[in-house]
Amino acid sequence: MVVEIKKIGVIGSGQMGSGIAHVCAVAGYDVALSDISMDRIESGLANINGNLARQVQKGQISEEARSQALARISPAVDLDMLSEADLVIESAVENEQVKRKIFSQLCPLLKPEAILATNTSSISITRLAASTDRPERFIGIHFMNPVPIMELVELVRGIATEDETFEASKDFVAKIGKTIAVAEDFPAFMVNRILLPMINEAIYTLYEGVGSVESIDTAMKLGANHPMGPLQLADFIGLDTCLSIMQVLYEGLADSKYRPCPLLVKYVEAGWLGRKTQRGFYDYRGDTPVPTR
Ligand SMILES: CC(=O)CC(=O)SCCNC(=O)CCNC(=O)[C@H](O)C(C)(C)COP(=O)(O)OP(=O)(O)OC[C@H]1O[C@@H](n2cnc3c(N)ncnc32)[C@H](O)[C@@H]1OP(=O)(O)O
Ligand SMILES: NC(=O)C1=CN([C@@H]2O[C@H](COP(=O)(O)OP(=O)(O)OC[C@H]3O[C@@H](n4cnc5c(N)ncnc54)[C@H](OP(=O)(O)O)[C@@H]3O)[C@@H](O)[C@H]2O)C=CC1
Repeated sequence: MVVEIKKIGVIGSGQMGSGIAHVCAVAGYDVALSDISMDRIESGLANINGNLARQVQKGQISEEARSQALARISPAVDLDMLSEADLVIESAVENEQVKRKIFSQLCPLLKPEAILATNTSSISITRLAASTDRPERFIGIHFMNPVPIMELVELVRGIATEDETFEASKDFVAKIGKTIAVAEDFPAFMVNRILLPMINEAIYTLYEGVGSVESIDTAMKLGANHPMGPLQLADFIGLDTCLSIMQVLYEGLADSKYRPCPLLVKYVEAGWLGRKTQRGFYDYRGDTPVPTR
């Protein structure tokens, strides 16, 4: 049965979930935005409002489009408020047990034909799908950070994902103005399979004293024309997410080259997760970011 996607549910109103809700609402979809508490949802809505205002300021959208987009996003404090969704995109923390628990609570509430997608950075789509009542209608729709700016979406089929699900997801991604790259369902897919080992290597470069936080980021910004240095980017992504991705690569591909740098582990153990906790490789609590090492 081909699903016509009109209503979207987004689970997780963090940096990615709020970005996904943002682009869906601007594209004209009604969005139910869910998280574990209302204040989490409200901070996600505030993030969306700020980014929409930025787009108005840059002349990318009109003030009317901004207010219409905001009006299309409704807070969903209970998962049953997602029951009318045609597509639900899970974007909670990069932890397989958390994702599985969400799916077990959510699936009984969904329409039989609804598509369930995950924005996971790295975890097996096939394995996550097998934990749901709808492996045929389960797919990886992997956005890039920040969602309103980055054009790419990786589409990842699990072994059981049906063609109708893939086609409906492709149409949806086109409707929100993004470009797809299709990845096979192997650890961390394509972007993160390539990018995260580079970020991990930058952390090893710091850990081994080859460079400082600032010299490493300057080297890659000016030497390789990266828009952000790798350590700045790690803080932007979230050091917990970076560590989770490296652990998935290390366990999934069984190659020591993917072992997470001990310094990354230390930062996550300290709760220094980057921008989202105001401190990672840089301290963001002042006017300008200051290296923490
Ligand atoms: C981990 C995964 O699973 C997958 C991933 O996402 S991997 C990571 C992929 N993302 C990247 O590699 C990001 C690399 N960085 C960049 O592209 C750029 O630094 C950037 C687009 C984030 C910021 O652009 P910039 O020109 O360097 O800085 P800046 O001038 O502050 O921002 C430019 C515009 O981007 C937008 N922007 C910046 N940060 C943003 C954010 N956090 N959210 C939304 N929009 C943002 C704004 O529209 C901003 O416009 P303003 O000038 O009006 O502020
Ligand atoms: N960060 C990035 O650059 C990218 C991340 N991703 C993927 O997107 C997903 C989200 O990442 P990101 O937005 O960075 O993470 P964040 O930590 O910013 O947001 C995760 C959100 O999920 C919430 N959450 C935790 N448990 C639950 C639950 N049981 N039900 C609903 N919400 C829950 C968190 O609440 P609380 O904080 O209270 O735990 C938080 O609000 C991950 O799978 C990540 O791998 C994909 C592309 C890029």
